Amino acid sequence: MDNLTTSLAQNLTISLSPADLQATFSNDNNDDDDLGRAPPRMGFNTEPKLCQFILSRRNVTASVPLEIRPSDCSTGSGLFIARDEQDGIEAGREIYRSKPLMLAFDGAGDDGWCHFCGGYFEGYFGGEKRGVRVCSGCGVGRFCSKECQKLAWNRFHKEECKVLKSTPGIKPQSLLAHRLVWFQQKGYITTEQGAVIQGLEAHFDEYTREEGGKTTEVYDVAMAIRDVTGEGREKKIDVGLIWKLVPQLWTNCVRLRGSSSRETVAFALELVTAMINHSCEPNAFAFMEKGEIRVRSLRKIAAGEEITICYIDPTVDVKSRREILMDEHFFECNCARCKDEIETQKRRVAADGETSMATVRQAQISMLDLIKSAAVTACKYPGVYPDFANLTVVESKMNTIMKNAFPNFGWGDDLDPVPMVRLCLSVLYLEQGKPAPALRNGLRGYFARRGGRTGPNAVNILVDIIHVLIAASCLPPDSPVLKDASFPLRVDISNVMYWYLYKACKEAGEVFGGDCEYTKAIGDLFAKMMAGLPAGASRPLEEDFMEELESSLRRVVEWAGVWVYEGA
Ligand SMILES: C[S@@+](CC[C@H](N)C(=O)[O-])C[C@H]1O[C@@H](n2cnc3c(N)ncnc32)[C@H](O)[C@@H]1O
Repeated sequence: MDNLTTSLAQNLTISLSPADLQATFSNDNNDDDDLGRAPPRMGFNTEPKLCQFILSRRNVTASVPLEIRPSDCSTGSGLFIARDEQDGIEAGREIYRSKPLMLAFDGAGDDGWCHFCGGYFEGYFGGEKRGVRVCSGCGVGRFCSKECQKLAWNRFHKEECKVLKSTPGIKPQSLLAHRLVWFQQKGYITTEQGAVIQGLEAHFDEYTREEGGKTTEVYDVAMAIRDVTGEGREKKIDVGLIWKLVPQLWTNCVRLRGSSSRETVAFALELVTAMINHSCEPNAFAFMEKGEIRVRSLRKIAAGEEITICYIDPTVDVKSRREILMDEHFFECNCARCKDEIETQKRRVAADGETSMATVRQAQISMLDLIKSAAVTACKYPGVYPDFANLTVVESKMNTIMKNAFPNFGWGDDLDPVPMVRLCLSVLYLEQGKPAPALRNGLRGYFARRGGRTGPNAVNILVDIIHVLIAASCLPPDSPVLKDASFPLRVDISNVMYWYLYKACKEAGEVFGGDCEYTKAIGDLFAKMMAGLPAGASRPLEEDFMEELESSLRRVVEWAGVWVYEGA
């Protein structure tokens, strides 16, 4: 039996404080008999049998042979396209898909997901909503059918329900730690799976370096797991073991987004994805569809090349990304994108003469705070704003911050976090029913993005712009917006809208795959809009349409004050 199984089976009762537990796991402690002492970590690449197990067909459906080898960018192992796979993999292809061992949803985020099967039960674009069954015990568990609710109850929700009731804001990653212990007790974790989990990077020293902060958090979760797991049983579980398990789960859970969302919606423990290292300029991304993790390529990945994904929100500025990675993942990112973005900031600072990197940083933080509070207001009062002038105030405050940071030169829409802030403003303005500022901010943010012109974020942003364009092109003739003589002509807005819808269909197919529900929904929307076109009207890709499109786009982006425009 592997260590995990043995230790869990022992069901020991122990009671230690964070300091005691730290001493238990301290590297200076050479007492081999010490309970649950963390063994030195060996990279998976030194364990061919475990690598074979992780990549076995039972766990993963891969379209190209994969290998686990020493990583090019981190100290441990990484996932690679096999060296002998001549052609590597093309951009926009599925590398693999896999069912996670466990999946927990972020209650604070988008909750349109079934907590058992991981299916999305709200139709895209306001489509049909399937019946939602909310657990009457905890009020948190949500299921798409009676069957899913029953299966979840038997598998984990009976125990989880109590935890959710007693700890309402519990982190999904911590919930997974609870679940892993129940799964182990119920015999759902195989010996091989246990062995892999044992070998995962834990960042144990970093999580438990000193008392307080993260150490206390790990301790509290470990004790809570021990307490509820022991309920009704004679002996409680080895808290020393859980003490190590919690940081392992936190380090190795993959954050999942659905195809249509930019936020993390779920956390999963999945053994193949736990092998993938991070890059701010990744060559792949992971998302969830019908309870499966799908990992797809963002560009061509050559044979023998390491697969990387971005662990965090790639749209935030370079300093924020590096801080988050250090704080949450304990490593310093040194990727080419980070270096390039720091250089761009330095060049602007040098050109301005009066500004410093510290001033830019402070301005970036202020802008992010500003948009965060605007977005929170919007969420708190969906559809009903206490003060409709709020967003105009946000915009003008943002302009002041930008002007103060660079007194001699403009900040430039391309410098982070402006593109992201403008896109966020666009969504908020649209929710307020203000299509003109929504369109202006949306287009300025869309064209200013330096990175992220392909991939999942690009499709989502395009869909946001399409929503704004649809709203603007459907304004009633007596709308005050149309009385403003500078507002673009309806025909120009509609040309741009049809073009972006066409682009969104094409890109969603390439990025998420044709069998993805979101791609199908965008395709349906496009078909519906095309069906509404009068007979004989020109359509995207037809010669007449393409001729008109360039001038329509130019007029629309000029009206929006777009800073960098390089064509459709
Ligand atoms: C999900 S694991 C990835 C697999 C891991 N390298 C291993 O050997 O098990 C995440 C951990 O890998 C390391 N890592 C991932 N990307 C990295 C990078 N770009 N630079 C340095 N370390 C990285 C960090 O220690 C991180 O917490």
